[in-house]
Amino acid sequence: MEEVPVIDIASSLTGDAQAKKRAAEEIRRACEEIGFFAITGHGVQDSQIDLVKKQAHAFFARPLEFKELSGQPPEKICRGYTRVGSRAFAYSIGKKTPPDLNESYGMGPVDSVPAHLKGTPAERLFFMPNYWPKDIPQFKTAFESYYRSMEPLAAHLLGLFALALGLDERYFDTRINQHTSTMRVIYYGPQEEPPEPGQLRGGEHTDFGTLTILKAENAPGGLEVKTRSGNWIAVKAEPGAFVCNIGDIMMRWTNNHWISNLHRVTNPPPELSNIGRTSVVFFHNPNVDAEIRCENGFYGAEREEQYPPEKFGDIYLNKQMKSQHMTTDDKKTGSAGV
Ligand SMILES: O=C(O)CCC(=O)C(=O)O
Ligand SMILES: [Fe+2]
Repeated sequence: MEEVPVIDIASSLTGDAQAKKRAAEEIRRACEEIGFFAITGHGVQDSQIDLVKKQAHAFFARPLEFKELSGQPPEKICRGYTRVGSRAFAYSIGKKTPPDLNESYGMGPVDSVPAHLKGTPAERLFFMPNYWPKDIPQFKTAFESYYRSMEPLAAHLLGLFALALGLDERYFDTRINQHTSTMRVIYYGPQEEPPEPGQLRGGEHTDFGTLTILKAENAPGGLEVKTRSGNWIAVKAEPGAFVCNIGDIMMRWTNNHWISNLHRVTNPPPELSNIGRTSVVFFHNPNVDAEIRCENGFYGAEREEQYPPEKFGDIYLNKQMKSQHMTTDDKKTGSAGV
């Protein structure tokens, strides 16, 4: 597959069983071959998207001192403001690059911590209260309401994933009903100086979770995905679409039959370096104690298990420890797609 397929999910959202089956089949092909697909007919209003972007732009235009008042916590998880120069996505795949040219603002679950996780390390890592900039209540409202609009969309797509895998449509429900998803608005600003060698807006990486739902602008210096034949191709989405890609957890859940694919955000050409780009990214993650194991019946039987069954929270902790270890400069972090 040398392009990202566009899938209209409108009729699958009406509950029609045949339509769900058709959409699931298209998703299965995309996830097996390229790990990316775009969706239209998803029902999320443009006004919702515009609102979050407007708040984010106004925030990013503020002085750095103001932005850093809600700076990222020491755990380097997806909360608060991350300034330009403090992340390099490619670190997460063991590649040392100059820092990525973007700034962002992240948040985690809006729902409070499930009772059984209270007082455990998982509470801090997955359910740390969100950070909000001072005196801009509209910012919090816009972010939370966008996050809320992604929750049912992600659950619907996971239902289609289950069908695509030959499972009961509700298979994932109990594994995502206390999900730990995060969201980030990323601003790739104009580039006043040429990037350093090897420096990108966003270095190559795979996302970590189950599913990423991305609202990106088709601006110069955009998203690219690496196809199985080794080509980097531009991921273009028509204005109303979301780009979706699966993350490492879904790849693991399918015993590597679905691909969590490498992607990156390139620099604009020098003559267009004054044009910024904004992305709103929802990273869907399952429950802390969801066991990630490839069930017999979908792909499990025909290929030896590539991973031992393990809980999502433990996999995440392990990955976090490794990426911290790899980080030579404590201002940089490799955690991508979270
Ligand atoms: O901005 C984009 O288009 C992609 C961002 C991305 O890949 C990520 O945040 O994981
Ligand atoms: Fe990503």
